Amino acid sequence: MKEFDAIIIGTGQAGPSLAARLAASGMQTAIVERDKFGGTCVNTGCTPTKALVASARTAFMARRSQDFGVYINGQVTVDMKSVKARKDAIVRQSNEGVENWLKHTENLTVYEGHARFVEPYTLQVGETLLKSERIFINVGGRASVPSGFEGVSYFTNASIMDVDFLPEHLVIVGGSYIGLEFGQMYRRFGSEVTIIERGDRLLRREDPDVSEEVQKILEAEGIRFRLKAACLGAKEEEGKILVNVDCSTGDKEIKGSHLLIAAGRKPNTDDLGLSLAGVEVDQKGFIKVDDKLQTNVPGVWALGDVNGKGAFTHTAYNDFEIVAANILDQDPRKVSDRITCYALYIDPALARIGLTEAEARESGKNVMMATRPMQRIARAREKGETNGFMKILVDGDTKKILGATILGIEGDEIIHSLLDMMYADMPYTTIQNAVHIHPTVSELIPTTLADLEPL
Ligand SMILES: Cc1cc2nc3c(=O)[nH]c(=O)nc-3n(C[C@H](O)[C@H](O)[C@H](O)COP(=O)(O)OP(=O)(O)OC[C@H]3O[C@@H](n4cnc5c(N)ncnc54)[C@H](O)[C@@H]3O)c2cc1C
Ligand SMILES: NC(=O)c1ccc[n+]([C@@H]2O[C@H](COP(=O)([O-])OP(=O)(O)OC[C@H]3O[C@@H](n4cnc5c(N)ncnc54)[C@H](O)[C@@H]3O)[C@@H](O)[C@H]2O)c1
Repeated sequence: MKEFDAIIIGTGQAGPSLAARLAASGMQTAIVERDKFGGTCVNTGCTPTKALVASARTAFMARRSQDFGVYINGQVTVDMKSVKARKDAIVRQSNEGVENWLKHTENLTVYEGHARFVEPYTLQVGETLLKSERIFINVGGRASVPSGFEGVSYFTNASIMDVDFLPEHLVIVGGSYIGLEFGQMYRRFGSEVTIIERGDRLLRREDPDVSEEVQKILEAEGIRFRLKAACLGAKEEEGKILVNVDCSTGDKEIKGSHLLIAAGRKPNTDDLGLSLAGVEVDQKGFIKVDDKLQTNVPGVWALGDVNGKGAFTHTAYNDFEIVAANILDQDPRKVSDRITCYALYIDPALARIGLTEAEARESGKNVMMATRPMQRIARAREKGETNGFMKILVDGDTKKILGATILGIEGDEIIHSLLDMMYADMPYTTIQNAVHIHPTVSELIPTTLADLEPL
């Protein structure tokens, strides 16, 4: 039995930074990882997908070069082995960076293996028992695969990372974040792509106008969608995948060369022995936490995707900041201070902060809204990137910004000017009166705000 002042399970987006802070404060700390250092974001999530998205965009822009008066002699081809090698090199930097950092931090012991509670405050990793009065769970999640796919080969976001060839026809189950990013990427690499979504529109958490515009952009690139089509399962026949869908219109069978399942994620809590520790989970397996990320068991916290309070790298990292602030800095930071923000990395990016239009309508507030198509933004026209629109929602009484969507070129960067206004708790008139640089997309935010009208 080894005793520590603190133990962290998982080296995702919260664990390593927390381990380093606790160790620096003089606590004897242990961190346990069963797989790759850096977790989902570094190895099978954000980092590799955004590296692949960059390759896909380069191919797309090369094919569009004539729009800009640039002629490439010969065909534009994509070498998937080189694409993968570039992605792997970027991932390796981060993965090795996390491993080296943790293994060379004073007061920190790294265990490689699967951690499981055997009783409250005691974990087993291989043959070793680890005990502590402070345990931080940062175990993340994994792809959830519906039943019906047994006996058929398919990719998830993790296994598709090994692909170094071009699938002839990639069929994707799930028309949301993961499905759309991979769908556009593979289409741009040169695959045929069909996306099957059981809902009646893509991205069900977004406003309908956003779903519609995203679908339009992706269809223009040749992606086929099957909406209102629940995928029931698949089988393999003569080297092809036959996907069986429940739908009222269209074929009930879709034939492809490869299958990607992007049908949601589930928390890694089923193999953690949580019941032996008395830690409560909700119906979906997410660990229940309070506003400071404490579980129902004193001295046990849950951070990152596993607590169901966020599903992004920045929310997991913010969880680290909240726990560290409360434990080490006597600073009462809390989850409810966080403003929703994220981006979907199709091209152009879909960036979102605060309330959607639908949520704003339901809020009962005196909501005002302004929209502007990217076509009416000079910088977007100059760049030849006029897909999408922006939409800003404000509270007509307090003049505070309630939410915004930017589906457009560099939207993921530009939206931070509005997000920071929200954090500063300033009225929209502050940004409306600000002078922005010309020519940028951001300079049209004050102009757009001048068009605010009641919902
Ligand atoms: C394809 C894809 C693309 C994404 N793109 C983005 C993006 O662009 N931007 C964004 O913000 N977010 C993105 N995300 C989400 C982001 O990756 C996650 O929100 C983030 O990684 C969550 O971090 P975490 O710390 O909660 O857990 P994870 O990063 O999942 O880390 C958990 C770690 O715990 C380890 N572990 C689990 N159980 C045990 C155990 N019992 N013992 C020991 N170790 C254990 C795992 O091996 C893993 O290393 C993406 C996700 C996917 C799947
Ligand atoms: N850019 C980013 O930040 C980013 C990128 C990718 C993933 N992520 C994270 O990963 C999480 C999971 O993403 P996701 O896209 O896998 O999940 P999701 O839960 O957002 O969407 C799953 C989709 O699959 C559909 N679906 C499920 N079963 C189906 C079936 N049998 N047939 C047809 N459709 C089916 C659902 O209707 C839904 O639209 C996100 O919540 C996000 O936090 C983030």
